Amino acid sequence: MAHSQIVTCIDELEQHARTHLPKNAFDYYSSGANDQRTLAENRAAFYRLRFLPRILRDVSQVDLGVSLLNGTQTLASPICIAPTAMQRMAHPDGEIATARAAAASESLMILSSWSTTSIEDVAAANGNAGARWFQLYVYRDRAVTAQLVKRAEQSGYTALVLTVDTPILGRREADIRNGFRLPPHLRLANFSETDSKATGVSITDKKDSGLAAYVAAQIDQTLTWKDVKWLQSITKLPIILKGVLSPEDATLAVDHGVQGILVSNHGARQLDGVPATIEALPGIVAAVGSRCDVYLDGGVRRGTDVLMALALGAKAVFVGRPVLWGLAYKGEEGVQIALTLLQQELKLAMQLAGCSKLADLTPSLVVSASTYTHAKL
Ligand SMILES: Cc1cc2nc3c(=O)[nH]c(=O)nc-3n(C[C@H](O)[C@H](O)[C@H](O)COP(=O)(O)O)c2cc1C
Ligand SMILES: O=C(O)C(=O)c1ccccc1
Repeated sequence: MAHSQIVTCIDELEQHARTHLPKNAFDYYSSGANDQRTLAENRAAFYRLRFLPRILRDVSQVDLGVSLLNGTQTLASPICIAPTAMQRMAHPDGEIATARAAAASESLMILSSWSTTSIEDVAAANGNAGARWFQLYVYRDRAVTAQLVKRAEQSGYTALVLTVDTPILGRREADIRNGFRLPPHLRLANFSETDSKATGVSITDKKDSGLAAYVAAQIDQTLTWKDVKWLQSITKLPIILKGVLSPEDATLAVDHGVQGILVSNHGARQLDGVPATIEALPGIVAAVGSRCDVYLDGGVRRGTDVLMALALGAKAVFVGRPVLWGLAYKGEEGVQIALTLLQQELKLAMQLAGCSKLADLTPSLVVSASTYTHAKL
C-alpha cells in the first residue's frame, strides 16, 4: 500500500506493518501463544455470528456516544485503545502519537505499564480533554507498584486497569526464535535503571525471549484476590480487572468491588486454547448483570465486530494491534485512521442493522450461525 492510497480497512494497515516493520518487532506485536489457536479463534468466532437486522426504523441520526463507570467517563464512541507495551518500536513517536490520536478522536487510551514513554509525558500529550486509564501489573516490589499508582493519579489517569492474566508471559515462539528484546535505543520509561537491575535480568539480555525472562523476574506470581483489596486500599481510582474469562471469576470480581471487567485473553498471547473473547462475553455479562461495566478486547478489526460485542452486552470494546498497525503506518495520523475507520464502520453497521443509538443494541440482534441454520432446517 503506497502512502498516497486511501486506507480502507484495518487489515490493510496490518499488511503495511508486515512489510515495513523490522521482523522482530512485527513478530512480537502480531504473535499469539503456542499454536496460535486462540489467536485464530478471536477472529473466527466473530465469523460464526450473524446479524438479524431490523428494518423501517429511522436511522438518519446515529449517536455513538457512551458513558462508562457510572457516568463518570463519557466518550464519543465505544471504541477504545487497549494497552500495548513498547509502542516506540512501531513508530518513533510511540505512545505520544497514540495519546494525541486518542484525544483527537475523543477516544479513551489505556497506557501500558511497559511503555517506552513515561506516564507523565503521555498524560501531557493526551491533554486536559483526553481520557486515559493506566494499566498496572503488580510487581514483586510493592513500593514500585505503589509509586506507579501515585504517578498515574497525579497525572490525571482516571482508572486503573489491573491485568490479571499475566503472572508470567505466555509462550510466543517467534519471540524465542528471534531472541526478542527491546532495541537498545529504547527503554521502559516508567522504571528506573535500578528497578530493573535489582532483578539481575535486563530486558535487553541476549537470550531466548529477553522479554519473557524480564517479565518473570518482575511480576509477582503470588497475586491473589487479597492483592485486589490491597490495591483498593492505596487508591481511590476505580479498578477494572483485565483478563477475565470465567463467569465465576467475574462474580468474584464484583464481590470484591471492582468497577469494571475487561473480558480479554490478552490478544491470545497467554494461555492458548482459551475461548475467543466474543464467546466468553455472554456468560460473563449474565453473571455480572448491571453490577459493573463489562468490556471486551481481542480480534476486533471491523465495526461489525464492535456491533456484535455491544449487542452481546459489552459497554465498550478495546483494540490492541490495530493501533500498533496505525502507528507503524503513519504515527499519530495512522492511529487516527484506525480509530476513524472503526467508528465509521460501526456507524454504518448500526444504520444497516436498524439502530440509531447504543441503547438499541440487544442480544436479539445477533444469532449464532449454527443455531440459526439448524432452526431453519
Ligand atoms: C504487542 C502487544 C503488547 C501488549 N502489551 C500489553 C500490556 O503491556 N499490558 C496488558 O495488559 N496487555 C497487553 N497486551 C494485550 C492487549 O491489551 C489486548 O488485550 C489485546 O491486544 C487485544 O487484542 P487485539 O490485539 O486482537 O485487539 C498486549 C498485546 C499486544 C498485541
Ligand atoms: O507482550 C505482552 O503481551 C505483554 O503484555 C507484556 C507484558 C509484560 C511486559 C511487556 C509486555
